[in-house]
Parts: sequence; structure tokens; C-alpha cells
Amino acid sequence: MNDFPQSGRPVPAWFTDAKFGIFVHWGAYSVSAWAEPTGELGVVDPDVWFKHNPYAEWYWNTIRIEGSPAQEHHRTTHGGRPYDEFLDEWKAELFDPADWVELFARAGARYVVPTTKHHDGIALWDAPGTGIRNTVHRGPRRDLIADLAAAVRARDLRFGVYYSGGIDWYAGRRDPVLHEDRMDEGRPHEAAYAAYAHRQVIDLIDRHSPDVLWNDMGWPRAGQADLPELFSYYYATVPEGVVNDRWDNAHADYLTSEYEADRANEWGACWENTRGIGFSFGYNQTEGPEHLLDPADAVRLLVDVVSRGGNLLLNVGPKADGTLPQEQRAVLEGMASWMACHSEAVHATRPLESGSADPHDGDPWVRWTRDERHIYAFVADVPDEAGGRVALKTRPGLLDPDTAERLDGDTVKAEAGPEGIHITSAGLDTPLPTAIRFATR
Ligand SMILES: CC(=O)NC[C@H]1N[C@@H](C)[C@@H](O)[C@@H](O)[C@@H]1O
Repeated sequence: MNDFPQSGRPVPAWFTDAKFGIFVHWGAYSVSAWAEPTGELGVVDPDVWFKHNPYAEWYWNTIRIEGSPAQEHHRTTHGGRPYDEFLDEWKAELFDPADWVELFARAGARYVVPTTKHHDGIALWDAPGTGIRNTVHRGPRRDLIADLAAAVRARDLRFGVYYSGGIDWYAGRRDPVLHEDRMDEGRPHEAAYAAYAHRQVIDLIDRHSPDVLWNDMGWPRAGQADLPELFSYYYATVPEGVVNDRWDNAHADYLTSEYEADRANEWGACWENTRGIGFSFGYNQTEGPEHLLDPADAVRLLVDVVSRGGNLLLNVGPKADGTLPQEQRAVLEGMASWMACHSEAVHATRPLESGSADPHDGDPWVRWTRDERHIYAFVADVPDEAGGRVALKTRPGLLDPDTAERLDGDTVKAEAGPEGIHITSAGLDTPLPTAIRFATR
């Protein structure tokens, strides 16, 4: 159990043990499925970001920015027609939640968090106050959240909900967001919207008892005073539930970072980094292999985050028909084949005490995790000329070289060296990390 100054509430062990979750951004924006693959949040110049937004789920905002390439694309490809029409075009005819969840589980995910209502205000369930503007009455004509929740829980994974409380371009405010410094101008703060959003989150709690409440972009000012009661209701309904940190500092069980943004939140005993497999959360048809993580990148991201005490919430952006893009499936399949023999070095582990063993970037790449009985060294990119030999810098006596074992079953030789442990093993020159297990002394 871990305490955080923010909420002072112990974070349930299931969350800190889970290590890996799957985010699902799926909406009417999956029909347009278009954004410029500009780059990562936190890396792209903020002055460029909104006009050239790489987030395909921001399509309705980006097409309203004068002179944006997305606006030109919308004009030439969709005749400039109303965004709302994409809801009716969205059919989800091939949506097979059990297929998704089986892949997520094999990849090592322990929780799944779908968007229930993103910034466009379109609900993926029969949300109170939305009339027919939801996927039950239009487009898919299906309660996509209930169907996914059932599949997730049938596979014994935890189910969370993403809700865009801070931005709603339909029920809230229509003005396009032009710059992060003016984000608040695009956010609804009125009492009517606050009541609308509050009622919808309560409805999600009542229907699904979600294990994670993942709110985004803050909470309307007129509703801030009611949040303590909402959280009390949530925890009474879901005693092992966790609440993220995006409620305008009202409350947080854990902190989040996104791509390279808010990396200062990556501290303490549990936090969560989220990103897409490419530069977007919603499916973006313009992304090519050069924009996407490959399986080794995704595994290294997961291992690095876990080695520092975090969870990774990796996003998939399904197509409008309900299939997962093949290039995104391939990444999860690659993670699944790696996870088949590496799960024990990831799930339910904790970081090593600081100073006991050094992570290393470059050649070789080294990260560490531990559980009660073992310490795991992850090694990658061992230069060929080293002949598979690598020196692991550890506190003297930390590891027993005689207990070294590679989790993939290949042979490894280990001996005590002046700075810790020397290991010799073949096949460590790949970008995909290999874990070597040592018994703790
Ligand atoms: C740092 C931040 O507030 N990001 C908001 C961002 N969150 C992502 C998970 C996606 O839902 C984006 O579309 C959303 O704008």
C-alpha cells in the first residue's frame, strides 16, 4: 500500500502491482482518423501544437483553426461538413471486445481504460443528458462501454473509465482551443455543465463500479465543491478504486504524465505515464512505421517506467469499424511474446533501493526491478565486440552470481567483478531487453 500527499489515501496494491494498462481512444474522430504526425506532446513547440495537432481525437478542434492543414483536409475530403455527421457514419460493425481483451491480456495488461466521453462530447453509452447524441441511439447503436466492460471483467482484468470533464465542445464550449496558455477559455465552467458532467460520472460509477476514474483536462469550477462527495461516493462503491490527478488539483491517488509532458510527476511509489503507440491517441491513418513504437520500443518503455516505480498506460486507437489497426496489433503481439517469459520480472515488482544498482542508457541498456526473493537485471544492446559480456554495476554483495538465470531460458554465466557482477551471455545485442534473475542474498 502506498500513501500519496495528494489524497493521503493508500493506493490499492492491485494498481501498483498491475504495472501495465491499455488506454482505448475510440470515437467519432475514428471516422475522420486524420491528424498531422507532428510529434510527441512535451517535445513539439506549444506554439505549433494546436494548429498542427497530432492528436486525431482533437480533429473537431483542429479543423476549426483557420489555415490548419486539418481544416484543408476536412474541406477537400469531407466537404467541410459538420463533425457531428461522423457519429452517424461510425458503425463499429466489426467490434469484437473479447478479441481486443484477449490480445491486451496476452500483452501483459492488467487494466483497460476506454474513453467514455472525449472532448467532442459524444458518449459511448446512453449517458444521462445526452439525448440521442451517443453511440446507443446513433452510429454503432451499441453501449460500447458496457460491452467492453463485460469482456474485460470476463478476462479477469480491471476496468477503468476515461471521462473528459474539463473539455466538452458540445455540451460545454464550442470555441476552438488555440494555445495551451488559453486552454481555460475553451473549457466550460458553468453550473449547468458541472451538474451534467457530475451526473454522468455518477452514472458510470453506478453502472460499472470502475476500478479507475481517469478524468481529463480538469473539472468545471462550478462543480469543484461537489467533488469530495463524488469521490466519497466512488470509494464507497469501489473500495479498491483509484482516482487520477486531472481534476484541477482537487484530488489524486496517483500522478500522471503524458508522452514527455509532466515527467516531473514521475516520482514516488506509484505514478502512470500514458502515450499512444504513435503520436496520437485516436486512430490516425496518416501515421507510418516511422511514427510508431516498435515492439522493442514499447517493451523498453514499459521496463523503464516500471523500474522507476510507475505504470504504463499504453493507448490503442481502434478504427471506426471496431478493428485494431494491424500496425498497433503487431506491437501488442510483440509485447505478448516477450511477456510470455518476462511477466515475473514486471508484474508485482518494485524498484530497487536507490544506489544499489545503476540503470544505464546506451550500449548496453540496463534496468532493474525486484520482488521479495529476486532481483531482475534487464539488458539490451550489448555491443558485439563485447562478445556478450557486460558489467553490471551493483552494490557489492547485492547479487549472488551463482543464481543467475535468463528468463527466456538461454544460458548465462555470471561472476563477481570489482564493480558488481560480470555476466556473459549470447544474444544480448538486440534492442529487445532480456531479463536475468538473481536470488537476493
Ligand atoms: C496533459 C493533458 O491534459 N492531456 C490531455 C490529453 N489526454 C490524452 C490522454 C488524450 O485524451 C488527449 O486527447 C487529451 O487532450
